[in-house]
Amino acid sequence: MASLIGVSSIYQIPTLELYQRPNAASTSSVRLQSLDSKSHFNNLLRAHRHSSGPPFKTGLKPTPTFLPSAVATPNSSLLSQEAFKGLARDFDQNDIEFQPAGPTNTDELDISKLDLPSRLVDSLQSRGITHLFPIQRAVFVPALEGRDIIARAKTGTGKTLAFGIPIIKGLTEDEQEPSLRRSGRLPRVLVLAPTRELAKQVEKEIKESAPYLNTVCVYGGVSYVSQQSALSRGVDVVVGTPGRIIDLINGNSLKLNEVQYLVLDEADQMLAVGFEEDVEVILENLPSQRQSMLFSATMPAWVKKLARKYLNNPLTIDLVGDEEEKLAEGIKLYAIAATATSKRSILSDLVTVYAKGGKTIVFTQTKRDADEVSLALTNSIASEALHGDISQHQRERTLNGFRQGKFTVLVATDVAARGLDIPNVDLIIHYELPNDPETFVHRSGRTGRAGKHGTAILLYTSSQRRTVRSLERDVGCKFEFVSPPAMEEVLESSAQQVVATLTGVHPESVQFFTPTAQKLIEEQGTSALAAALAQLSGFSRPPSSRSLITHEQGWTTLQLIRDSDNTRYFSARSVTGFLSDVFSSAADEVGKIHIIADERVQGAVFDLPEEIAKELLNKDIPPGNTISKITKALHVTLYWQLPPLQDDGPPSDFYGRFSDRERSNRRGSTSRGGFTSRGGFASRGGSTSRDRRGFKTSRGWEGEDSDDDDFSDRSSRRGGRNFKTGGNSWSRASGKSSGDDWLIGGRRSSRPSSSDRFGGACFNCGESGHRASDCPSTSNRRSFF
Ligand SMILES: Nc1ncnc2c1ncn2[C@@H]1O[C@H](COP(=O)(O)OP(=O)(O)OP(=O)(O)O)[C@@H](O)[C@H]1O
Repeated sequence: MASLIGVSSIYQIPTLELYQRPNAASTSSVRLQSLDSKSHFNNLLRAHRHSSGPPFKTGLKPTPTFLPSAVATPNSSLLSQEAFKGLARDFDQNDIEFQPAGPTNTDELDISKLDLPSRLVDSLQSRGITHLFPIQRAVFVPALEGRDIIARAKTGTGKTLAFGIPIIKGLTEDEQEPSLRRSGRLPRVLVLAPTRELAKQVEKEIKESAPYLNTVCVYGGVSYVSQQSALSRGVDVVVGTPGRIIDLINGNSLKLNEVQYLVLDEADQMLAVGFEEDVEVILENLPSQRQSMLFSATMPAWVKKLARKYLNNPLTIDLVGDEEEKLAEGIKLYAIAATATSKRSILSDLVTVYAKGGKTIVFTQTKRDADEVSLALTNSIASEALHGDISQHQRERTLNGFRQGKFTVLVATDVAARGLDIPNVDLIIHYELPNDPETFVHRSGRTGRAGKHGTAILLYTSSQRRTVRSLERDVGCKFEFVSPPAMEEVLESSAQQVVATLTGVHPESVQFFTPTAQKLIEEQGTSALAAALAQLSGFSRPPSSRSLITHEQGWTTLQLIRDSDNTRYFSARSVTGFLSDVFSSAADEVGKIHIIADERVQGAVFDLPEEIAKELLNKDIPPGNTISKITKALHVTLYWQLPPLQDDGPPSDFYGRFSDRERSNRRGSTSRGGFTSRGGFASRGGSTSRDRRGFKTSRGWEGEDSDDDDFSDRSSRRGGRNFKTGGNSWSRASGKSSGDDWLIGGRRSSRPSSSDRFGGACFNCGESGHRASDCPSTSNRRSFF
């Protein structure tokens, strides 16, 4: 009988009291709190074995209610809890729940006390890994017992070593056997990963933990030769993406008949990127005597089917369970309203203020947007794009450069960044809304890894406000809704970052500059140093002002208040009438106008070009009116709240639109030729690898894949295709939206024509309706950052 294990408190699993279920025949308990270290591992094992009849349950919670009480919405991650629960029922599992009991006894998680091979302990310790993380602790004993396992845990919590440590322990002990050290030996471990980056990462983690084992990583997009020769030399662990593994099997370079351990990492992503048939073909051809472990964030029907068909009475370990919050602790979430145009201008400010010089990953929906955002950012912050149209070699260089801090902002599509373990990413920016809650969790999970802190910012347009609320419900998280950083905050953060860089200046260099510095200070005092800091920060000229309504540069937001004894109706026309009377140029140039929501106040906020605003503020105005400049949204006046912003972008919100069924249907149209039946390697023949590539013919701007089978930006392609649809539909809607702006102030000179396909604004010239790559005025390029 299998069991369901849940943990409600990640990073706090230290000392466990394991009780048999209250309804079990025996109520004896095994207390692990004060075990002496030597016998610790054996006791853990014994405790688990003794439980093999009725499973354990901890005693702290009366009865675990594993089913979420909340109602799941389609595509909700809550569905996955149901699925996990359902799966447990399918396997006739009973509940086990681990709860922290009493103070942390870190000894019990100490890897030096777990009877692990000393070589493994040494290499783990040299990497700073001294104690098991909760998922590793939960998987450890059942894995050593040879149980098949289905597991999920939050992002960045150490799932790789959860299967890695027990498998390496098994392999290391077997190593005494001479036949297992011979050259040309066949792999005993197969790890399947959905993307090549994840495969490489898993391989790295295993290699660094057990450098004495031969680990080979195989994935598409690179030559077969080096992978084939590594396999022919003899190998213990093969980590790879399904497509390339099948190709290598077909080419007789990879033989799986001695595989003892199978790991399916991110199984749900196999489905998302279209590998389900390949995975099944591989599983069909593995020896039936093996141990299988499946890690998956969600349990779509296909993963459940896999588990039923290919796993043997698996133990389900769920460290997410009915915990509402699906994100790792330590990730602070902000949501910022922006328009498609203003996103572009606030992006570098967000990086400056929230990453504070650390690493940032910006997520876009399409490859093309990743390129354009990265290009635009590069004017102010070193940045590179990562997506499926970039060659494998360049991707590796990009990732290494990012890891090493050669540049600090990576702009990536979803699949590109899935599962990436880059230490110390400080900030995640969801430049566009994710398509589903899982994507949000995975994107955000690139920060706050291994117990560290991080920040994730979601940019949304006013039409996406409800989606943001749905996201909160689905993920079980809470955003803090904030305004984009005010210019003062940007300057302050820039100054701090510049000050931090000063510590890197070599003392000998400092000596050369000291006499001049002394002279400057004598002549100008601290303003000399301030000038130097401003220059270093890139603010040798004062930053241009920015609208608090649209966040566009070059605009100033003003507030007009009319005395409350004036009984005339106050409207946008009142503002333009007032401006015509005082300063006609202002009336001609006025941008957005919003009436203050508070009925007790007669007034409005509105945008004017910076210079015109300055002039207006110097004019005499009729009595009974007050005009002032607003410098900070929401904090400026007690009664004014920034009204909802009019969206000037495409309704590119595909959140929750794609059920698994839809996903596979969509994929159906581009499914791989020759793979309709599980059947086998033989049916694919030698040319299948070419066939596999053959289906990817389109290289359209929507983000269609190139030869990128394993890395597979298929979801990005999906996003791209729909983005285009969104663009089309927005083109129609935008006539209205832009028309309104145009009517109010005439600021938007170019109303998008009905033939416009792209709804956002160009990164080059700032005009809406075309992309930077289609910009008619590339020679006239201007920087927005
Ligand atoms: N016990 C440990 N102590 C310290 N660091 C650890 C431990 N286990 C894993 N790590 C480190 O934590 C980081 C995250 O681990 P890993 O990539 O396996 O997480 P994950 O759960 O697979 O994440 P994701 O779901 O995002 O793929 C890695 O850098 C890994 O080396």
